[in-house]
Amino acid sequence: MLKVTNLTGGYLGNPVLKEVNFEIGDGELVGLIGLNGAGKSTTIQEIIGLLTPYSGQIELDGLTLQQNLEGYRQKIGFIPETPSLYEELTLREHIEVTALAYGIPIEVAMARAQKLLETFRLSDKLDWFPVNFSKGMKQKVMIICAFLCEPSLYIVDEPFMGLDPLAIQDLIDLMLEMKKTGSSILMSTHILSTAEKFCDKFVVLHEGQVIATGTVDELRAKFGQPNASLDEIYLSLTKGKLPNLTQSKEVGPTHE
Ligand SMILES: Nc1ncnc2c1ncn2[C@@H]1O[C@H](COP(=O)(O)OP(=O)(O)OP(=O)(O)O)[C@@H](O)[C@H]1O
Repeated sequence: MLKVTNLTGGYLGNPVLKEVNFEIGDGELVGLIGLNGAGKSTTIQEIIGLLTPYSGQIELDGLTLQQNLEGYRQKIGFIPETPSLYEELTLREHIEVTALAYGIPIEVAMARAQKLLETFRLSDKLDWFPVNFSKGMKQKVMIICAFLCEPSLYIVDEPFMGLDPLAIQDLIDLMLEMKKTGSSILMSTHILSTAEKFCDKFVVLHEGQVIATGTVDELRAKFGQPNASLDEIYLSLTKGKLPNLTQSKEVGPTHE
């Protein structure tokens, strides 16, 4: 379980996030949504430890990064929006390096990777270097490396941007499979029509604050739009039509 408590944080001299609170239970898939600049990437960077909170706490399965840096990091599989691979390493070597970093025996990692390589149609490209991969293929390598670690928490930043429709469906299926094994998933996305179909709940960020959390039904109730799609609720948000946006420190109905 991921527990973010009173997180204030961001960049030097720019505390973007203000008193952010939310939780992701075991087996829960949560969509992190908000306008450009709302603070989604900043939140992710705080959780993965690239930024240090000004104040507040981030706890994963009872561990904090300060208490146990390696243990905490090994619990997270991060798939960034922009794939970043080692230019001098082949796909096979990426799998091996990931296994080393996560303390997984190489043969176990290769066995787990087989199914993922088939799913993402990269089985015959184990000896390829990143320079030969398309952007989507690079993203698939990041996905394979994250999933073969079977972490406690998956963080997926804008997963649908560079992937073809087949790969999007494969990624969704994988996330749903991992959910069943008790993993938590935090997914940042603007593709709400897709997210609405399979996220258990949403955390809505606005100007660095959580203005609501809950299921789509709970968001509809909070924003007084009983028949709206998530897209429509979000559009109202962009046009400033929703009530008490900036004053609201209250976190909406949660779904524990
Ligand atoms: N490296 C940085 N240094 C200082 N401020 C930054 C930095 N990166 C982002 N910001 C600021 O932090 C705020 C939140 O940005 P963030 O990237 O977290 O938003 P986001 O919700 O991920 O947006 P998007 O949907 O556009 O990706 C913005 O005001 C942005 O200008």
